[in-house]
Amino acid sequence: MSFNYRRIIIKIGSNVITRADGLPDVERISHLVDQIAAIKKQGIEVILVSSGAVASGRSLISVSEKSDAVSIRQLLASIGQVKLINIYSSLFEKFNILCSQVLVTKEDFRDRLHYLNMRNCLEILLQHQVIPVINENDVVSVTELMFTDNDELAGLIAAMLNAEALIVLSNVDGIYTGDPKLETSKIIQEVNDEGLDFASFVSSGKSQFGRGGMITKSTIAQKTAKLGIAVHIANGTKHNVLTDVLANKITHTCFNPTKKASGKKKWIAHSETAATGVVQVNDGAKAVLTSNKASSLLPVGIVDIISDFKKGEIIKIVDGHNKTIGLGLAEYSSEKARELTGQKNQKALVHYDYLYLQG
Ligand SMILES: Nc1ncnc2c1ncn2[C@@H]1O[C@H](COP(=O)(O)OP(=O)(O)O)[C@@H](O)[C@H]1O
Ligand SMILES: N[C@@H](CCC(=O)OP(=O)(O)O)C(=O)O
Repeated sequence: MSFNYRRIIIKIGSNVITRADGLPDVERISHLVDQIAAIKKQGIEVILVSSGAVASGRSLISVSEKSDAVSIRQLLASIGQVKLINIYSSLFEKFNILCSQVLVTKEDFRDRLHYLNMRNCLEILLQHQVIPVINENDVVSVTELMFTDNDELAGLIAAMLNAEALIVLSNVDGIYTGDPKLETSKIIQEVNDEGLDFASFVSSGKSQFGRGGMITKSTIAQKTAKLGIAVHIANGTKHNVLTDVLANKITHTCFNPTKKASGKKKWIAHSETAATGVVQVNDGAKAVLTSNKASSLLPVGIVDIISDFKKGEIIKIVDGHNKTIGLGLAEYSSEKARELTGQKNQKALVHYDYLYLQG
């Protein structure tokens, strides 16, 4: 049975589109573009998140290793992104398809208004049949402003655009039960909401040009599936991988979507770095919040306001061991929350509709 998606995000890792000698693999990009054009022709909206700027920059200029790593990345990405987008643009042109360049930083997802502006931009591109080609703006995003990698960015975009599926293309067939090079390792074909501990069998190793590795892919995939979006991790170096994933004809890892979340909850889910306040809750509140019942965070379950926040800001909810259990939008300020801490029958600090629970 094939998947009937109407809107998908396709994330292409650096390794998929970079040859072993470091040059962009135009033949492979061309084959992926052919498939995307065919998918689009079926009426499916496609948004591309493509890595490869740094790798493609490396093929154009030799850099002195004396410069610091951040500056080198800025230099390579700045030059390489031009080449990368030109390759996409000329390949899509053959199908009379326009593509556009969208470069973003983590900052762009922090503020709700900014977030909505970006969503609006992507929606208008899609309405005009344009394929957005998104990448991190590596030129200005350094250190804490950086995404873990483009898998994180792709997850954010999938949530932002209410996509039905995210297809992550890497250079392996999916997530294996152990080191992919070992014969004893098998591909995990389906992941449901069973809370697998990926860190216990996925090594932190990355491919030659990759940044995050398979651990980030599995974390992002779990989080994205929890928001109601299917995630497919497949081998981008295989012939017809995209059309085969959609036709369910290729062995790969699929994270099945669980419950659907509202647009606001999806934004909150990805707003941890924007959180200002921290609120600690007791075990009773933790049990209620993490149960299957829809519950709001009430002052009676709060034990401490660890850091301050204003009304409308994102706050982190932590348990007695300071482990984050969720994120939410504060209905009132930390000043008022302190006054109400521990009191019964008071207005919820975070309403269920604006509460995202991890785990
Ligand atoms: N259990 C595992 N299953 C699959 N891949 C794994 C596993 N453990 C480590 N990896 C490594 O993760 C790499 C893919 O991640 P990454 O380098 O970030 O790729 P990309 O550039 O496609 O984003 C694979 O090449 C593989 O070597
Ligand atoms: N933004 C960077 C890619 C960073 C990244 O996440 O790479 P990858 O792990 O290959 O998806 C670039 O275009 O080179």
